[in-house]
Amino acid sequence: MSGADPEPIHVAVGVIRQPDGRVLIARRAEGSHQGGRWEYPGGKVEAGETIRDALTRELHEELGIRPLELRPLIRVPWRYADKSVLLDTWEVRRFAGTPSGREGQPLRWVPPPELARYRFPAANGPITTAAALPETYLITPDVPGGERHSAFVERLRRHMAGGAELVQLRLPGASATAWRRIAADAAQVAREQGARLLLNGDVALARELGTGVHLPAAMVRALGERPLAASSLVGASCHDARELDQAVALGADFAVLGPVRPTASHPDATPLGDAQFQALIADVPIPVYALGGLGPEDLPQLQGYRAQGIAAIRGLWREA
Ligand SMILES: Nc1nc2c([nH]c(=O)n2[C@@H]2O[C@H](COP(=O)(O)OP(=O)(O)OP(=O)(O)O)[C@@H](O)[C@H]2O)c(=O)[nH]1
Ligand SMILES: [Mg+2]
Repeated sequence: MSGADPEPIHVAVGVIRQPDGRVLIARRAEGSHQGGRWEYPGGKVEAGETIRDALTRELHEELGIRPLELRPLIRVPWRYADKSVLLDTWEVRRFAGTPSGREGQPLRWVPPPELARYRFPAANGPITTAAALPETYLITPDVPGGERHSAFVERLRRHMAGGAELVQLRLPGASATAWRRIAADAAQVAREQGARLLLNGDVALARELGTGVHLPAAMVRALGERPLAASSLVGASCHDARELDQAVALGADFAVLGPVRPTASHPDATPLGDAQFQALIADVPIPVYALGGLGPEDLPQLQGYRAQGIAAIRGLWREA
């Protein structure tokens, strides 16, 4: 017997969204593989089909809808005891028709933060994370010299009230005292606004305040294992394939890869360029944000490469 794995079964999977952000899930028939669990609709790619063809056919067969706008979201390889699958997952942002369970399967439209409450097959973790994370990741600039901390926190509140759902607090110029104070205030504001806050590089304070943590690449290497429970977000900064592997091995929820393009804040760093960014993330089984010289206008292009979205300081932070 050869020890080599058989070719994985290629599966086209759809994260189907309403304009309000809710995501469609269906319950797998009892008796099928992973029966009784919830799934994102889709099915096996047949010989000669592209993923788009397969997803279009499956969504018609299972739900009676036709996808109109698709983008690649994440590819998750997984080995079950009885088979290996590759879940090639696409986000469906627009579709024609009204979904109905044409095979008798129950359907539900679920707000993204509630997806984690449902029991999915073991392979689905990264899909659920990708479905629940926003497409922008705001990284704060340092507090400008002379600005009061309260004014900075107020600006942060306005960003969160204006839709910044995922924010990394990064203040390389702050004293230890200022860092603690601002982090505590920012955590409070994030709770009030329903945003998720990650503290750059400070696991102990993240535990104390109940926030997430964003790990610089050197910390990912040094830690070796996930520092927070599954209920708190762990992000990881990466610059190359090795660091992406380390972030995945650590169990990070998502990675940030860059710099993709030249950026004023790191003028000495050599940008990866779009083609290399795309190649590097092609088989990374966690969501990856693109960082470096990017703003909201770049989102469609980067998402076409399978990025979760963009991370930025200047591109997303407004001084006014
Ligand atoms: N559609 C779908 N399949 C998933 C998910 N997660 C997951 O592990 N799978 C696995 O992917 C494999 C193929 O999916 P499927 O059973 O939907 O295939 P299909 O629609 O072509 O069904 P069929 O075999 O009855 O024709 C199954 O082994 C299933 O357990 C998911 O979220 N959605
Ligand atoms: Mg199916």
